[in-house]
Amino acid sequence: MDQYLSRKRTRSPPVPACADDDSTDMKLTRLVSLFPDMALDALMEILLSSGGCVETATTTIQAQPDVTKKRIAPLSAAATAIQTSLDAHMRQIHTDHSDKTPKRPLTRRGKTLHLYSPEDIAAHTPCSIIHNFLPAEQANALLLELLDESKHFSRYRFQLFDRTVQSPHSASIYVATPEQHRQHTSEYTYGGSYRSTVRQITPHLRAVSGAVQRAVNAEIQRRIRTVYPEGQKLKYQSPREWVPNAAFVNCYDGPTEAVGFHSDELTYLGPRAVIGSLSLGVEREFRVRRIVPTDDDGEVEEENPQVLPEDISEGVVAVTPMADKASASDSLNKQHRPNKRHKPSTSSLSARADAQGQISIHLLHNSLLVMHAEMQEEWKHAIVPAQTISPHPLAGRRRINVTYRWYRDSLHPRHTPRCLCGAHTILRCVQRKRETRGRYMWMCYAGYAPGKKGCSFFQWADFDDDGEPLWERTTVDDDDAPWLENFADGEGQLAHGAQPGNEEERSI
Ligand SMILES: O=C(O)CCC(=O)C(=O)O
Ligand SMILES: [Fe+2]
Repeated sequence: MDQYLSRKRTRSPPVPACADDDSTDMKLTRLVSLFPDMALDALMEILLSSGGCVETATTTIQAQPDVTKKRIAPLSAAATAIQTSLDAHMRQIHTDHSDKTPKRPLTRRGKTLHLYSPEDIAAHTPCSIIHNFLPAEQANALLLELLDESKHFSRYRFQLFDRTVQSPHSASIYVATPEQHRQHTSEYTYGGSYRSTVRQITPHLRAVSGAVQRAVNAEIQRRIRTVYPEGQKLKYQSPREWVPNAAFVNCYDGPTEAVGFHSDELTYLGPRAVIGSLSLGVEREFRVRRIVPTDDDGEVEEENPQVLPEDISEGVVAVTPMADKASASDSLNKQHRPNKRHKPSTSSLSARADAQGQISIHLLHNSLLVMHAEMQEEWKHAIVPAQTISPHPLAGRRRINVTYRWYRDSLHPRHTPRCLCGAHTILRCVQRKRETRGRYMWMCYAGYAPGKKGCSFFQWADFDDDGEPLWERTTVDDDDAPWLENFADGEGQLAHGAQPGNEEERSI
């Protein structure tokens, strides 16, 4: 905690003190996370006498020679949406991946538990967080660079039943070289489409990637040591060093821009992917919720990895063409059912969505969130629309997010299966259906591209314990084509400012 406070004091961006319009609950929650041993009513009193300013209240408390050490009063029913340090719970409740199963869930149906301290986040979610990650000047320089870049970003378009919809925020993919740019617009597909908004890595993005790489690898090792059973990496998790070679940069302009609940596409990341996610600008809420298994016949998902506000994405489901006893060798699976999508009632989805409640992590400017290896298979995440935001001095209403990713060479699109339409398939994990939960599959996703119909292609995907695909390596013509390059290596060949243009989104 001391470390958190002192780093925060020295490195925070120049946010005008007391200028935020957070609710009192939120301010109180921040104070509780900073001073977990103080009584709630004492904190409230100090907050009020500090004119509602968290910074002033913090200084006042720190100046007290002997902080009152009363037990925290139980939160009132009206305050169920706030929850801070969980030290008291942690004596009774253990994390998922230990041999000790939680005795009772921390979250409850329909409730959102707000976590602030890195310790609580690591203990109760599949993520870890580092606040004040970069030196303040470097974070600000990256933010300014990406705000400028964001004028080139686009909104993804995809098919939702009979409508073509757009993601409610804009984004671009960043890669290291012109050759990778070519590949990313003509070989890699995302949610059934080629992406046209692919850009060359910028100087600050590249400069920061080394620090991200070191921090993410350290967090992975810490997670393995402290959380995973017997201190071993998870099955299918790569034992190799995590090396970022692609990044998605997202821009959320204003409180209503968002990303609906989703899991990230695993196609090029492989099983048990780890993602380093850097937040800049306006603070927003990142929600996570555990995927609840079902005995339903189909694998029902609020599925589309594209980005939708919650109210829409909750309605997106795919019934995947699951074949109960299919094996990886069923390359054209004879047992699959037609690839159909249907729209379930909103009430059934929200009931399921909230079966275990949600956890909210507040992503402050200059925080690095690591989504660990259990995240994409077992949890869903979202950036929820905000009622209000506190403007950031450099970014105004905008939030920039960079997700650094490690694309595996072995999952380059030249190797991944093609479907009956000739399109690249996507890799997904069965998340809900109890019997096959945790199994991976390749499937056609072309039906999500506007104006295209998908086919019913489905094939189980098998991996070795380190997450490398188990398939017969076929000779391919372009085997000598360059692989994705680590961001931290080399300078690329395209001068910054000479970005390829943004063509219209192309679909397959
Ligand atoms: O903006 C964020 O923090 C999350 C973005 C995200 O989930 C994604 O790009 O897949
Ligand atoms: Fe995501």
